[in-house]
Amino acid sequence: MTVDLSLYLVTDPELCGDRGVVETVRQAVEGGVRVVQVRDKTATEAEIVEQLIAVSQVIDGRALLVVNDRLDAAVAARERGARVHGVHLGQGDASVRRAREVLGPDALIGLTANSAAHLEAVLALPVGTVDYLGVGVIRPTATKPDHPAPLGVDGFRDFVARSPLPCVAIGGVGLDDAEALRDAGAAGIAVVSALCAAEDPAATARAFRRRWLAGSVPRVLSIAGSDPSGGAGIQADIKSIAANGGYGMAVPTALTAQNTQGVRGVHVPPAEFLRAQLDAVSDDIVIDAVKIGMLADAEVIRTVAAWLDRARPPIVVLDPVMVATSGDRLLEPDAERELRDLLRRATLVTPNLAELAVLSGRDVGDWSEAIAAAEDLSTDVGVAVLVKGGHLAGNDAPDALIDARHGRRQEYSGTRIVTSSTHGTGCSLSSALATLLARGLEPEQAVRAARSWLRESLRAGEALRVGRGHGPINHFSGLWARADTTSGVAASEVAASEVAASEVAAEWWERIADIRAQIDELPFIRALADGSLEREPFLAYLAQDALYLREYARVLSEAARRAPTSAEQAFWAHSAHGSIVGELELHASWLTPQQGVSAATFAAEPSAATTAYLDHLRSVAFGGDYAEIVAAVLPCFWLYTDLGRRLHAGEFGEYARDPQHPFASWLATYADPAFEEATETAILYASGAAARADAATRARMSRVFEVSSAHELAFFAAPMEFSPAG
Ligand SMILES: Nc1ncnc2c1ncn2[C@@H]1O[C@H](COP(=O)(O)OP(=O)(O)O)[C@@H](O)[C@H]1O
Ligand SMILES: Cc1ncc(COP(=O)(O)O)c(N)n1
Ligand SMILES: [Mg+2]
Repeated sequence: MTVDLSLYLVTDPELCGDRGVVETVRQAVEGGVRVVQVRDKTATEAEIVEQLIAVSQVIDGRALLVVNDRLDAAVAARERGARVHGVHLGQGDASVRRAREVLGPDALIGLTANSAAHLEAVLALPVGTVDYLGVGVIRPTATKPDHPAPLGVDGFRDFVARSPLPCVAIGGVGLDDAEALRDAGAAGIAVVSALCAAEDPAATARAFRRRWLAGSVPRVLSIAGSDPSGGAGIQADIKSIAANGGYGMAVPTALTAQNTQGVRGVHVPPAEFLRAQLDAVSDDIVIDAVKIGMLADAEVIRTVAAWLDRARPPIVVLDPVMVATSGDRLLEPDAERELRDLLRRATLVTPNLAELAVLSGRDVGDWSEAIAAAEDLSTDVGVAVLVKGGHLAGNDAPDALIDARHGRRQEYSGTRIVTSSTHGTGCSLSSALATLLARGLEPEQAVRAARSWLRESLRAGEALRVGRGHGPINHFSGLWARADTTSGVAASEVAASEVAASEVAAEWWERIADIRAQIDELPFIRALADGSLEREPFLAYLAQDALYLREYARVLSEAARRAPTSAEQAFWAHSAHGSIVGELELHASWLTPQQGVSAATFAAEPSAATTAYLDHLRSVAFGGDYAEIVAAVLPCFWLYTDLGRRLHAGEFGEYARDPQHPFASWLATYADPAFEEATETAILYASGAAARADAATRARMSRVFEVSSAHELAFFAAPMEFSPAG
């Protein structure tokens, strides 16, 4: 088995504080730590043994466990059933030869080394005695008071170049060192204080993984059925993984004879051969994430479960496929119980409504019942659940991410896309998620990014003209559209782009999390929602909005003028038109004497906030390129849609959705599906431009996006800070 040393946690009881070592390990492993070293220089042997047993339980096979120094404790803990994989020894500690003898050939044995003399000693050992070297310290650190002179990244690189064994960088390693150390040849980074003292070790571990993987391609394995028509199963998975920036691999569990109209037959190869395929991959390749789809029968499930326990992939997205879109069964009914047992080995489970009903044993008639059933399932099994609303009746296709362990629930709303090309949507979504999670995205971000990509692919499915039934989605529509015609951007250039558009969008949205939170708290928004907003500040706000929209339209026209493709040109020109219509609409229905608009409001000059915002947009339009302009205009789309949707969903109180609300008709415009659609397209074009851009342009885009968002905040804040005499 190849050992994944990429992210290595060394525990420190003091730094873990009240949370304790065991809980810290649990969270860090959830975030993607691959090796845990229990290190406690002062505990007694009996205490260490107890700690190893407890830590082994929370790791539950998802990471490797080694102990610092205490070979005897490792042996004693093993005797009591703990899964202790090995030891990490210092130069002065008990001999590594003895450790190998005692723990056996499969144990993981590490040795601290940082000098030429240490390297000599390693070279003198029989091959197979030591598996890796812990090399450091990299920077001065307080967690090892007697540490040698720091190597720095350069010293580390020199050491790696001469080392016959994989080297894990240790000692004072922070988030900002991850990429440099990887480039210097590290097999992994060992982290002590940055994880032990972290407020949220899972999120911090994901951040480390994100940095570690930056610029590299995650290796993602699909274990699923084959669909020869290419729309579902492993074929869809490989395309989805590639479209989302991963290297795809596939082990088929079953062959189906299927097309867009239905499944004609299923052939399940011997389980023994399934095992051989799985082992062939994991014996050679470090796997960053696994997606599991069709499992056919109970024996397949048992074989995959046993392999998961051996290979311990850090991320497992399980799509509990039972019935195809066409209605054909893809799992023997008697295997449903076994499938339920497999769930607890997953990071994320993605049932559709019917599958959720079977797995939770509850009726799932409508969306609220689906959410309740998903809460149940997540509590029961202890994993995150993404419940998918693709099969709901009506105009919406929502999904919800529920993690009962953390009390998290995130709903994603979206209008249903009218298309018959829905074959393989579930397969595609789950493998996109596995890939994005492997890139280190937070689960909420990964779902947002995967959905945005899926919706784009759904829209473009029918144009592929594949089959006469439920056709496939177009996994690469975004990529191909951006490689399009007049832009002169070659497809190969696009393919070489280091970031996925969906990831850029998720990152930008995260970047302004603070601004969004502040907007939500503004007295203006609160008063608008609960109906207590006075007419005068509201109308003063609309007067500013009208002034803004007129100029905003000009900036959108500039985006249209510079657009690289005709589709983009048409979109921005259409948006400019929409902006002018919006302005005229405000004058026709709100900014009228009948509405009680005062002379002062009517004749309003741009306020300081409006002027500042417009100056910013105009300066980007004047001096920036297409990419920057579209990043600058985006917050106005995105923040309004988001706010409108949440107001409409009752997140700010029920009154905001009441038709009796004094500003109901105005509130309705922002929850308008057409506006939501436009926002999705704007996000797509802006993030697409970012994905094609070089790193410097991308950084400028991200900056102007943030600045525009800050201006949005000031624009919303202005009416309550300064109400003009009326
Ligand atoms: N017509 C549609 N428009 C928009 N999103 C859809 C549509 N159909 C399915 N989806 C989305 O596709 C994903 C797969 O959902 P679903 O169809 O419920 O699962 P499955 O394919 O496993 O049966 C979900 O994110 C769902 O919201
Ligand atoms: C081999 C195979 N696996 C899975 C599905 C489910 O497809 P969907 O993603 O539409 O639920 C399928 N039709 N065929
Ligand atoms: Mg499905």
